[in-house]
Amino acid sequence: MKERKYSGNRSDKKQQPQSKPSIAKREQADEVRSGDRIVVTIKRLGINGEGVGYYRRKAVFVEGGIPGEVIKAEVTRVEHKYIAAAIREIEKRSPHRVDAPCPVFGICGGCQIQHLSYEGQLAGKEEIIREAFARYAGLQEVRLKPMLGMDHPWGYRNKAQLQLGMAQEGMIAGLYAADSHKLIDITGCPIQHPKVNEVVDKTRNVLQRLGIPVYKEKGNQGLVRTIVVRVGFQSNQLQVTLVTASDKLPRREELVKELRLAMPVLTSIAMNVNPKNTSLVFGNRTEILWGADGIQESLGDLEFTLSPRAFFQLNPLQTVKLYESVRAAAGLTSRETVVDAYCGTGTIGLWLAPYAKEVRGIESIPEAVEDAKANAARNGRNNAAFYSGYAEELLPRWVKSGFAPDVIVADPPRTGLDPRFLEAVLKTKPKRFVYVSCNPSTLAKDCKALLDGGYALEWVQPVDMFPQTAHVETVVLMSKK
Ligand SMILES: C[S@@+](CC[C@H](N)C(=O)[O-])C[C@H]1O[C@@H](n2cnc3c(N)ncnc32)[C@H](O)[C@@H]1O
Repeated sequence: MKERKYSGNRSDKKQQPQSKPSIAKREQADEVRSGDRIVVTIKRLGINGEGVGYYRRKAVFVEGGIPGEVIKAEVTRVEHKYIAAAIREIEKRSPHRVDAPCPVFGICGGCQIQHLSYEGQLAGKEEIIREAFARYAGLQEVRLKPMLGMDHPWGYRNKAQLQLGMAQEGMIAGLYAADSHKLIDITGCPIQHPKVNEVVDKTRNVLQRLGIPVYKEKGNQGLVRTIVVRVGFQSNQLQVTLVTASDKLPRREELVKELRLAMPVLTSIAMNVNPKNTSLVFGNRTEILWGADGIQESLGDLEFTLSPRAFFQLNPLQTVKLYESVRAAAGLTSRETVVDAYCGTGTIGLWLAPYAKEVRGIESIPEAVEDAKANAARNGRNNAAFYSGYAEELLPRWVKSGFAPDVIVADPPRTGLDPRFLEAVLKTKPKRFVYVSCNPSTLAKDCKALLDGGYALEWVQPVDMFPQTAHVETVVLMSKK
């Protein structure tokens, strides 16, 4: 098995190498090289959850390092702008260092900061945001509200999407280790809803018992690639979807019968056929093998039917807090016209619609737009319309034809806002601009463009959507000066 990364589970002493380290008293020496030992004080968390310190003014990234710790580290890579180093001994240990509860923490790549107390995680993420605004927007001070965390930061994910593979112990369902093609069994994942874990486990057992083959990329053999399980937090409904390489599913009736017998709680059993070798999990064709087309889920008073491929936020409890922050930022009085840019299946727009005169959503994936329209109809949000297209093309076109929204909400992917979109925003100048971001760096850069364009930054509200991971989600309110 691949060597575990430093997880906080092991004693620091065990980390010490046998031979005496050449702790670099190289302050005077010219250069740091791979293999050197250096002492680093960790100042903050980096965007991938690593500890960041400095050695002779150069940033040092130490995986597993925690702010406040003093670490003897071995240099593993030296780049022009940074040094990567691995923990060899912790000289001063943070009181926030805890034992990571997951046995595959540091191997599976899903969580990056389980070795940090939850309090430490929230503080570390807030610091990432402060640092981004200072660095990319030139703001040394921002009105950063305390991060909205979870009371119980475990078992929050409503969906598992696990690759199937064969190992010595039999069939396993898991994730590939970071930067590797080794499949790590993650049955019992502590950030997954317990029912999702149970369904993954039992589905895998049934497949194994019936001898239904796992797909192997090599030689293009076998059948089942991925198990996808989703739970409705409010409805308790459960759906299992088998993603297969072909539609020739052997022992189909027996399989359905066995799955239902093993899990009477199931609401829906589906098969999605993906014959292509792509990084996309789902293929185009989905067949319901038994039960309902989708599961029911709700957010506040909004109700949704989630078909196997439909996008839905992964942490429903925190999504409500996120959307309420967006609503607070939008400051609606039912007279406003609102744009929900990068709207996905329209959930933010639908959340705001009862408080606005009109909502227009823009989304580049046509199926998501269809889902948004269906969600609007189902929930009687008659003042919300959704448009398929690129935000950087549609908004400029609308603005050119005289459309002037009062509020624009944007929730772009990690890459941030397209300059053409920003230009259209600055042309139409809505009273409020609400930015929902999953990447503090692009967020701060885009906010800088808005600051330069005549906006003031009112406040920043982080929401912890993915505890135990380095993911940082933020809502920012900018208002026209
Ligand atoms: C972070 S998600 C937003 C999800 C949604 N607001 C929600 O809360 O569920 C970003 C969305 O932007 C869409 N997208 C990516 N590039 C886009 C573009 N240039 N124009 C419009 N939508 C885009 C993606 O398909 C994705 O649905």
